Amino acid sequence: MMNYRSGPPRPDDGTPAVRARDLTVVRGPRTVLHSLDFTVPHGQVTGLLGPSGCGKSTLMRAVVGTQAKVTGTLDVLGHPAGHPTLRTRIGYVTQDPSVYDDLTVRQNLDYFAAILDPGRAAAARRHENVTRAITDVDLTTHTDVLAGNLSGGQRSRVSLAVALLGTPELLVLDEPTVGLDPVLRRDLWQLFHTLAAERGATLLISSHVMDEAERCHRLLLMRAGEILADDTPDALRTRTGSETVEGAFLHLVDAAVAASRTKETSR
Ligand SMILES: Nc1ncnc2c1ncn2[C@@H]1O[C@H](COP(=O)(O)OP(=O)(O)OP(=O)(O)O)[C@@H](O)[C@H]1O
Repeated sequence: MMNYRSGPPRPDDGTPAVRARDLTVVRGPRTVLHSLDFTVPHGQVTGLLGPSGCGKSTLMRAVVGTQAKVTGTLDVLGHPAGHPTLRTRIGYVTQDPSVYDDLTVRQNLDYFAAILDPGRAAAARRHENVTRAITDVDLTTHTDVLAGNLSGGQRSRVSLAVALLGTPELLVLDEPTVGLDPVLRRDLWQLFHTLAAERGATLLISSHVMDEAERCHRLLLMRAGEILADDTPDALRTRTGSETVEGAFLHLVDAAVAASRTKETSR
């Protein structure tokens, strides 16, 4: 079992980085998030776990402010989600890497760095930030390789490096380890914990791989547009009498199914 220390003391007053109350999202004809209440604490790694289609990406899009038809209250770093001042404070990596195939790794990062921090006076700082981001994601040996010639996992790491450029306070990462080999997955999880512990970043990371849950400080377990649990891995295992988070998740799913059956039969 891994035990991670959470980040350094934060200047905040205990207000969570993200606070959702009655968060509801409608996509097309369907309500895909059903009146969710949850928080994401500062300076920690929070995992958003659940099966494919349960609403993880939709929830993340709501947090970063790119999702339409969101109702309820959703506060992010002290502002309503989508507030313009949040743009430079949040790093968001989608499931599809957003990189230019005809540019090298460094050129991709130089391009995004110039948008974030423009002007000739910032050139040295940009260079430093780009080099740091490339090192963070372990792509120093591929700096001059065209993104189009990288593997899927390497391209996702370029996307992650772009998100790290502005040293964001909140990183929202949608399945960042999908398709990566075990060594890279381990290294990336170490990076996530370093970002939380040493830079005080808050990370919200989705995954449908339950063993990744064990690597998080806190977990939001989702199923069918609902939050089944918002707790630490230890508390979840203890509460459900399970040895693994996967066992705890299955226990909670069974309990939720049984509760909805009881509700239906008593109607
Ligand atoms: N444009 C749309 N219209 C209607 N329903 C949609 C639309 N887009 C997504 N959905 C539905 O919303 C639900 C949540 O989708 P979402 O992409 O958030 O799930 P997810 O948990 O991130 O899945 P995955 O792990 O496969 O990426 C899914 O059941 C999906 O079918």
